[in-house]
Amino acid sequence: MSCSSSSASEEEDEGMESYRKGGYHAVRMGDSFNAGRYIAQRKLGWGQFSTVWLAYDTHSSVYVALKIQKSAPEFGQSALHEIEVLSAISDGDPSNSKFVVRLVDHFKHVGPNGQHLCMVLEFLGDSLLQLTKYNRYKGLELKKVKEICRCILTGLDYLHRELKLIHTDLKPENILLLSTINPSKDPIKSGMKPILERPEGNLHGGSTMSLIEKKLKQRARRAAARISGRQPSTGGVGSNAKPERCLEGIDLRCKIVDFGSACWGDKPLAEEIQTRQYRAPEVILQSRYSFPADMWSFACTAFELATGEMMFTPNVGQGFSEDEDHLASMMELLGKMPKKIATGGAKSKDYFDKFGDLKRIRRLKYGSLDRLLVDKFNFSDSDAKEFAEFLVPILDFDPVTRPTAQQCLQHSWIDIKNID
Ligand SMILES: Nc1ncnc2c1ncn2[C@@H]1O[C@H](COP(=O)(O)OP(=O)(O)OP(=O)(O)O)[C@@H](O)[C@H]1O
Repeated sequence: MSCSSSSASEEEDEGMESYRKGGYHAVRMGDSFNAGRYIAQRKLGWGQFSTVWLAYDTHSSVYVALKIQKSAPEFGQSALHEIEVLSAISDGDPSNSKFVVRLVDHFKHVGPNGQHLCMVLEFLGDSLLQLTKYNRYKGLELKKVKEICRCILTGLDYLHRELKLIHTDLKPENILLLSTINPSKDPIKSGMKPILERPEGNLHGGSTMSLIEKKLKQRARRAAARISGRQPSTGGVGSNAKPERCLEGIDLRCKIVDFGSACWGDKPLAEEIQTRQYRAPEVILQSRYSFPADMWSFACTAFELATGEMMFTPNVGQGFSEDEDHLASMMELLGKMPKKIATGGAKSKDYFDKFGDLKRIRRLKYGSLDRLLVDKFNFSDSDAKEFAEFLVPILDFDPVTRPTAQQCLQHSWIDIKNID
């Protein structure tokens, strides 16, 4: 929901200090939930609100993702909202064909830290952020980007047009592949036998590594990585010397996840939405936002998939804020913001003068998206032109004229007929 969820394969962990009353529920491999129906297998990831576990559903004999929310009332409230949204999503898509995660079940679990709302979701694979890392931040082939974009747009079209739902936090981390990149991480492909009861032995022994032990091990690994001068499992832009990785054979179908901050189109939940780098101009300026805000985040995500780098990475500078740097970068790439838009938000006066010029960043270096793709990312002229023709309209400063997901799906760049 926020900008800080993580998969279990990444280095940081969720922190011991949140395993307390009102916080996370401590889970051990083999623990059972919902009257014995679900058996925890291993941790998949965590966020500010929850930990997520691979679990075996003994009723249907399939693996599922079990999301266990922290127990304090505010987290309970937020889980209830997420369950309401996820139920609407599943009810409206009986054939499970809309590229949005599916809620299988939900229930309450009482543990030493309180009562936790739990969501059972279909088990999905790695996120698009992990895919980009796996590809060493090189940017995916455009054919693959198109395939992924079609899934995301189908999901967004369903959410926006049929359910009237705004996701509000679309980004590569919140889009999961249907399968894992590494087949040995997939419980079915790897032939993993489900654990049906808690293994013998105490908390600190055997295969059930305690959280403390795990934390110490991770610290040691990180220290060793610092000494050898590189972080494990992150490619980074500076890792170009590494050999290409083959993405052939990886199933690129994906689904939109994390509906903790989603809201109905007519009932915005919060003034400030979206993770910074994917935030739309109308959100920064506090004009009214709606479905087009997700489209902005979609365009930023598509760019990142194709280039391996985020489109906007604003920073605070001398004499200007992160918001102002963000608005300046948008204009340098996309042209001057129309005065009506620049001056039309509740926060416009903080950043723009009455002529629609930024007050504190005066000299902008205008460029264009297709030039950037050619000059910085070595796109061919024709690839850059076609990709920019697809993306630039979605990055319209005016949300009203931004194309919808349905319109994007009809664009020739994404049309399946034009893909070799
Ligand atoms: N259906 C799923 N299948 C597999 N892994 C999942 C699934 N849902 C979530 N995860 C993993 O769990 C992590 C945390 O999930 P999620 O972002 O929904 O939790 P959260 O507590 O709402 O996080 P946030 O801090 O972003 O609000 C994800 O980054 C992902 O790695």
